[in-house]
Amino acid sequence: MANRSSQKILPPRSITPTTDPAQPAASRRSTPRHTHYLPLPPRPGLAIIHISMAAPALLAAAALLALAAAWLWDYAVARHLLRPRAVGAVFRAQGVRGPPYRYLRGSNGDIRRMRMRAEADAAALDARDHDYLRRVLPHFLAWKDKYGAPLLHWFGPQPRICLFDYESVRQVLWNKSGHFAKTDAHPAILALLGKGLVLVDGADWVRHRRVANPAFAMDKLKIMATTMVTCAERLIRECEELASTSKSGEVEVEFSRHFQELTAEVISRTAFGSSYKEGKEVFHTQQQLLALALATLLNLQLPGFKYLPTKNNRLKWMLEKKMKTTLTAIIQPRLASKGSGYGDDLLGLMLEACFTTEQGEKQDELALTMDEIIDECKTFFFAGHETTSHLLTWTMFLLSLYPEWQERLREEVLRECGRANPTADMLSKLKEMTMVLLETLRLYGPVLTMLRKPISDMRLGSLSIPKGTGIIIPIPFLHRDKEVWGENANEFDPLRFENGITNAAKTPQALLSFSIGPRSCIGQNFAMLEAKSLMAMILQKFSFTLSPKYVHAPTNLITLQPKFGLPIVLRPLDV
Ligand code: HEM
Repeated sequence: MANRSSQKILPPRSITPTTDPAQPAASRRSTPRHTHYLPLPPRPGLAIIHISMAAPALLAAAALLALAAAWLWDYAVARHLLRPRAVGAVFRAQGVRGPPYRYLRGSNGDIRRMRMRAEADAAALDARDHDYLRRVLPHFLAWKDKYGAPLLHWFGPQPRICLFDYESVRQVLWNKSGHFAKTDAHPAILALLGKGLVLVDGADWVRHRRVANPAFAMDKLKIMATTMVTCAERLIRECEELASTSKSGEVEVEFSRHFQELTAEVISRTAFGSSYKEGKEVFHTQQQLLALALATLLNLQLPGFKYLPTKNNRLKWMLEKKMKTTLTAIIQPRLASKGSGYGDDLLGLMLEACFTTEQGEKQDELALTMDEIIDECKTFFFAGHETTSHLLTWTMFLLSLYPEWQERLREEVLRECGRANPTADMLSKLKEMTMVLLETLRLYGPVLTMLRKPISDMRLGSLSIPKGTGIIIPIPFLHRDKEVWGENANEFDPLRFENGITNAAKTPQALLSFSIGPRSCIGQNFAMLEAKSLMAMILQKFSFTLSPKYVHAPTNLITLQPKFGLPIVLRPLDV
């Protein structure tokens, strides 16, 4: 270092003598001139000038080097090596085991491989086989068999403990102190949902939930039921027109795509009222973001990577920007129309709760920023249509498979609603329909897992969980627990809900499809109302069976979906 700095501050040749008196004259002539500089001390005055010019650069370089070393230590050694080892030891000491930690990737590579193999091996199940865990969550199934429960695995360097017992799950979901927070969302999920109600925590969550709650009150939902019925009418009409072109009167329709479009239409209209066309643009953008999330979710997450202009990142930024522009264009005119009210759709009701009290005053403590309102719209939009469309798809699948239940529901619908379009009051009387929907949610609930992380070291029963460990709740496993649901846990039996949700299993609140506790789904009544109105209208008009083309391959695409869609053969009832 000293040598290098003295080289740098050497004076220019014209100033410094170029001869070494110790060398013979002959060699002095042939020696390149620069070799003579080294032994000569610089002139003191000049050295001071050069040192003062070079020192900041040197210091900055040294600081950068130190920073890089510290980062490397923290990232490559502490975070990815020492901490996983230490946390692994804490769990091992408590008898909790799991797959080995793999440097940088954790268990992600194993999960990806096992899921790909499962998809390939078990291309299709028998349609009456509702035990699809080996296809959908094969890693948990294999590891639970091998290592027992609870189970430790790794999402990159983050330890994740998978809970399979209701007692622990209830403690996590019912915790009101906020000690079990949402995990930091993957950038792709954040782009999709925004930092809305699903992902916020603490005081922010309280504020967001207070603003959103009034929009989901039953009296408001009843008004929205009319919109749901109007959207459903369009689908029914399309099916009737198709059937009228067929000689036999039968027609095959791929329902999962139709339900996706229908639920997008319903949420566009119920959330954004007259701006529903722009709302549907949000749907298309979210579909692209969803595809991106699926492709990147298990990839290695290098720090800072999300800021690099890679192909995927640029696409993500472009889609995010597009969604923001669309939503801003919907929200801003509403804010401007304050004098005439914000409107009675989800957005209007949210803005109302956000900005005015019953006395019409502005309430600052509840106000959301423009970005927060945008994120809340993204959340409602995605959470509101993606899940409900799969609930409809799986209900249609199960009713096709169990014609006795299809007939029972049809009788109930005709009894309570006749042939007229159903109203919210009529729908609330459909008890057997509710039982079928709940059983569908138990066996084919669209949400497969929930995630939390303790914000400090916590105890769950006898298990001590270090701060920051991810806690994963694999819903379909719990819904197939024979000790809780009985020996027929893998079978379709809506009668288990005959005496309500609470009495459906040995453990109260065993149905986790909408979650339980303070963070349970705000849109569950909305989803049930939508599902009931559409199923009632289909049952009024058609009988239906599974098409021979149907392949039973439930798959995990963030939500549970039929991999090859749901082709259904429809027969108009009055043919
Ligand atoms: C069948 C349909 C639906 C299912 C199965 C479902 C499921 C769930 C589940 C399991 C959660 C808890 C997630 C967690 O804690 O990690 C949740 C939360 C949520 N859902 Fe739903 N949902 C459905 C429909 C809807 C609808 C229609 C909306 C809105 C229009 C909606 C909006 C939300 C929101 C905002 C949250 C976050 C609530 C909070 O944390 O306070 N969901 N949903």
